[in-house]
Amino acid sequence: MPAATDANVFTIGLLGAGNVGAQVARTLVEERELISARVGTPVKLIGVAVRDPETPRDWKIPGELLTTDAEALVDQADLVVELIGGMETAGSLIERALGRGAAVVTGNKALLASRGAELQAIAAETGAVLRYEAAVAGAIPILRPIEESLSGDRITKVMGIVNGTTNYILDQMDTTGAAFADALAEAQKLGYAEADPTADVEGHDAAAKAAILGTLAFHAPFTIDDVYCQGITEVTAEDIEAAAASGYVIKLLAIAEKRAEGAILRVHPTLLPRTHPLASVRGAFNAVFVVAENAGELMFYGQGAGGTPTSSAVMGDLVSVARRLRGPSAEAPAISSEVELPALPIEQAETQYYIDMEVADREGVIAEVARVLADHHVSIESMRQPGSVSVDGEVDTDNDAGAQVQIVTHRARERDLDDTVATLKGLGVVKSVNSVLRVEVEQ
Ligand SMILES: NC(=O)c1ccc[n+]([C@@H]2O[C@H](COP(=O)([O-])OP(=O)(O)OC[C@H]3O[C@@H](n4cnc5c(N)ncnc54)[C@H](O)[C@@H]3O)[C@@H](O)[C@H]2O)c1
Ligand SMILES: N[C@@H](CCO)C(=O)O
Ligand code: NA
Repeated sequence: MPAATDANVFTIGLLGAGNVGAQVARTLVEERELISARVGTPVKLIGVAVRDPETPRDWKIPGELLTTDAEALVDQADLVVELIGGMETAGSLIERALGRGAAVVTGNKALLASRGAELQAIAAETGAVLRYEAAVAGAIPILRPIEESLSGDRITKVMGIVNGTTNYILDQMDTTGAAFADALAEAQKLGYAEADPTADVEGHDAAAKAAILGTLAFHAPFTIDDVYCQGITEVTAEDIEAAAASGYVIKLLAIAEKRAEGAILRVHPTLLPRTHPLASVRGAFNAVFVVAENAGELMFYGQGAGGTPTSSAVMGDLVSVARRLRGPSAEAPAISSEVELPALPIEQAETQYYIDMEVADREGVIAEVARVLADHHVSIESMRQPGSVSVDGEVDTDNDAGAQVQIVTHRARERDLDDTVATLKGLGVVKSVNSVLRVEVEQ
């Protein structure tokens, strides 16, 4: 582990290099310049504490950064990123870091949901900062919106799909009829599951997140012991089938609701109408609904698990904390000029297009239209001919009447599409181009 010498450098010590930790190490090494620019001061990863330096990892960490002495690393870094997980070791290392005033960023919901208030108290005593956006709904920014963006409102309810593993399992069972065990094995392989997946399938992981969400949303400290918890192990293929037959989908929901006399925190499998926005959350994706008195309903959606997505939330906390402690100002610059990036004209946009036109209803017309598109490098994804419609609205097969043609193109350049439409309008067989609309399919 190299020593940090330059006092201007903001130093990071990383504990744990598993699914999430390895991706944080990669970003800190490969994107060091970008991260330093975002903070406004040089940032340096000074060490990665692991149990065994020889273990192969998702990203090969430079050997000189690896150490088995987590405590020494904690004692040296300005900011400690804890991604070991679990209660004992992680808890005492975080305590040690906060105790000496170092900032801590963690994804450890189990720890936060049982000892959150105690750790915050240590931080308050030493003036240290503790952030944990990765702990709830992985990559989705949800804690900061609750704590900051909604701090001028009253939150009344939070309801979410906050466990990727169980959503993946239930979704696979619902859509492919997969067996529980196979779907769980796949979720583990993809890095969604906790080290012990019992925490996922028994609902404990979601319950920890419910406690954290309730605490921040309602400004009152809750722990995992305050959360009613029922997992998905009792959900059968028959339940899923029966729910589907009645227009429902089964989701594991974490719910925190405020009542006049207190708060109810609960995690359980829930039947949701298929029309509900949370019902469309597929695979390992998460989504969190927040209801606030003035804001009304809000929904946050994204990847709730997996090493790379979760590392984004860790890095966001890291940059935000480092900026606060070392940046040129407490806040990010209102308008950043970090990158020179011109605004391009619309002609350079690329998307799919829907074209509705009226053409002469005779042989060869479609081929002629298709040729115009091909000549302009616009390819056709689908074409519909709803039927020839006469002026009185009756379907008319008379060859002299116009025929409606609706085309959806593949991705094309706006410039090529403009030229295509101009040429189509000038074509003898095209009576009119009625609509041109853009289609966004790709993410
Ligand atoms: N994987 C996800 O999708 C995800 C999402 C959100 C939050 N989290 C949280 O992030 C944390 C890490 O999750 P993960 O999926 O990367 O777990 P992981 O099990 O893949 O990684 C943990 C790593 O820490 C190492 N470790 C254990 N004890 C250690 C010690 N004393 N010193 C050094 N290293 C030690 C382990 O060998 C392992 O490599 C957990 O708190 C988890 O709940 C994970
Ligand atoms: N095991 C958790 C990781 C994210 O917290 C999940 O499946 O959602
Ligand atoms: Na998050």
